[in-house]
Amino acid sequence: QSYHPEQTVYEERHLRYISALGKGNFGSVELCRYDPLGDNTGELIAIKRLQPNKQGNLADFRREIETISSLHCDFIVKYRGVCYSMGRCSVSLVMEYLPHGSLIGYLEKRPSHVNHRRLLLFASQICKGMEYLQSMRLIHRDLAARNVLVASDMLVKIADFGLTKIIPYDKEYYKVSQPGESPIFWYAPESISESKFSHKSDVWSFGIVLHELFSYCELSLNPKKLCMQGIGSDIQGHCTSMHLFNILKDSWRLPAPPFCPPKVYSIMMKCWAWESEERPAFSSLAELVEVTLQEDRE
Ligand SMILES: CCc1cc(O)ccc1-c1ccc2c(C(=O)Nc3ccc(C)nc3)n[nH]c2c1
Repeated sequence: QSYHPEQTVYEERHLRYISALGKGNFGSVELCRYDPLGDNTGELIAIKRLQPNKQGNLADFRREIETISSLHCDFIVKYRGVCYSMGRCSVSLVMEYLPHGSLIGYLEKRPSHVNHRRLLLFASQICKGMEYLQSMRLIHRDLAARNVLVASDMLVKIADFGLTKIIPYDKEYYKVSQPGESPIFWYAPESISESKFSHKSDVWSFGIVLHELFSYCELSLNPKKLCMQGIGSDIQGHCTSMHLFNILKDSWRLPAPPFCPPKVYSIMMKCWAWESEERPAFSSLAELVEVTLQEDRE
């Protein structure tokens, strides 16, 4: 452990590029070794480069960095610092490197010991991380298994706060102007139809993550595929979000994953209540999951 574990400024010249990580949802994230001694003993870090040309991004990026540097929770990926590369007059975000990657890759490989108890442990850790975000008046807006990283066989952490927004003090929700390319299959109905996001829309997304967990992130059971089946393939890709909103309004929900305990499916269904007020808060969700975990022990 280096003398400055919470080092906040990394010098570009000591960064050794190793490989590209999590293309897509994390923007362009690289695995690097920060090796000031030049003897390969430096720490591994995950670094997210900002596309220097898009100016608007710079403000958003600075806000992302500001938000993340204020988060201190065992179930949220740790901020390490920033790296200014003068040559490219751009700033990069440095985060702790989690060696097992996202839940998707980890569960697909399904180490044999990942049983329902372990899935419930991960679910309760995600709940606690989200409870912490809520206490900071933050909504994640992109909670999905692809954005949950595995630190060890016993610990997962919430990642990618690129879309995270701070709820204004006088409001219970955040309305985005440009929905952009949105992961609608993880969205609550009010997020699909009105781009309204709140802690309760994060709760809906948590229900989807619980479904992904108990589906072991199998591609054939992924939310997008199951929703498209629910909608029916006769729409030729016209306005998928409207069709998704309508079947949800008609009480269609993702089917229970194979071998999913009824108690776990009932927790998912609570997260998928049409009215956001009827969805449980993350604090009570954490208890619900703990109770189910205890019962699983008996
Ligand atoms: C810096 C981008 C970012 C921004 C933010 O706001 C929050 C978290 C992250 C982030 C994103 C990805 C990772 C990773 C990883 O992707 N690890 C891995 C390990 C192994 C494999 C196969 N794949 C992958 N580790 N720490 C990470 C932090």
